[in-house]
Amino acid sequence: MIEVSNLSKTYMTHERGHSLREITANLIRRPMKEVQAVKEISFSVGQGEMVAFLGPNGAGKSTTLKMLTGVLHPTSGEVKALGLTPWKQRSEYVKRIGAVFGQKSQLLWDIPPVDAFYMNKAIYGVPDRDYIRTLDRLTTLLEVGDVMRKPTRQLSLGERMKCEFIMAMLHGPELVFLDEPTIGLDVIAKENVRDFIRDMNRQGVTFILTTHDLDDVEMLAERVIVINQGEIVFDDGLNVLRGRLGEKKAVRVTTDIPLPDMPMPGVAMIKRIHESEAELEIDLEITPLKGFIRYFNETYGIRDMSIEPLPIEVVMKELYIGSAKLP
Ligand SMILES: Nc1ncnc2c1ncn2[C@@H]1O[C@H](COP(=O)(O)OP(=O)(O)OP(=O)(O)O)[C@@H](O)[C@H]1O
Repeated sequence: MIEVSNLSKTYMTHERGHSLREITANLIRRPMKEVQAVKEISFSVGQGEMVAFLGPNGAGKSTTLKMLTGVLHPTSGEVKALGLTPWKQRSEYVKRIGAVFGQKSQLLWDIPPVDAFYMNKAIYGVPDRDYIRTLDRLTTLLEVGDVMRKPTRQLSLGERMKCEFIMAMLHGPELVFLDEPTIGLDVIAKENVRDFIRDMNRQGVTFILTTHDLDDVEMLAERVIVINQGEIVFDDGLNVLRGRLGEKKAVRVTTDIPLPDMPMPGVAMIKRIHESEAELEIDLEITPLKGFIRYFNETYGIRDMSIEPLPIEVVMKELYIGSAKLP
């Protein structure tokens, strides 16, 4: 379905000076600087797979997705997706793929989504029966029957995201790229969108997903590709990744007395919010939850507490600092 070989992208940008002398010199001659955003990455994705493509800010995710969707030419390397080279056979390719990019709207600002849907129907030549059936199903599932008749500019982020999703799916794509697909959605809509993605996936649609929402990853993806500084540092099952990191939880706690920076063994401070409120990371192999709660209550007095899976950023951070003991 997707075959990526030695794919690289180097951007050329103008170097910016910091000191007054550099800035003045740059007015006359601005030196160019190379940014190696993606460095010789290779991977393949089979038909019907659901892959999470993760990494920190600036890792090269968007650059890779742009090359996979065909909007950006690589500096070197190859991509074959659906038997096509995305940036060379773009018009043929876009008919068969779908994309939801949280930051970039496919809807038109002053026009109700339903009109944009109809426009897409015409562009992609979707038969009336298929169009009505899919639209019906999606609007019911995502509860946007009324919403899609208002101008896009009047919609909330969540309402707009639901419509973006419908827009991307109406022409029955075989391969779908999702960038933060559940951002801004309420709990029920998130579940509905995830159900729909799973359902489409069961029907054979392949998904590549980037997200910072660990629940998206856990509930949708079986395989995770992690990119860091333009290189793939992990490509395996999510359970393998979690297994390598050990059992950890994120805890937000408010206590009666101030918390020290190192409150107890096996517990690390992720973020201090106030002197007696913090986000912590517990290594359950060192400190079981029961022991943590007992010690914290006796020592600091627990006023409020929430326990969550480790945020994806923390999992990723651990991966980069080497504690994940990667091969
Ligand atoms: N048009 C551009 N010109 C120059 N450099 C760029 C350009 N686009 C991206 N970069 C640089 O390439 C690197 C990879 O950026 P990219 O947007 O692919 O990262 P990302 O993983 O998507 O990050 P984020 O999670 O912040 O969106 C970064 O160092 C970025 O500054």
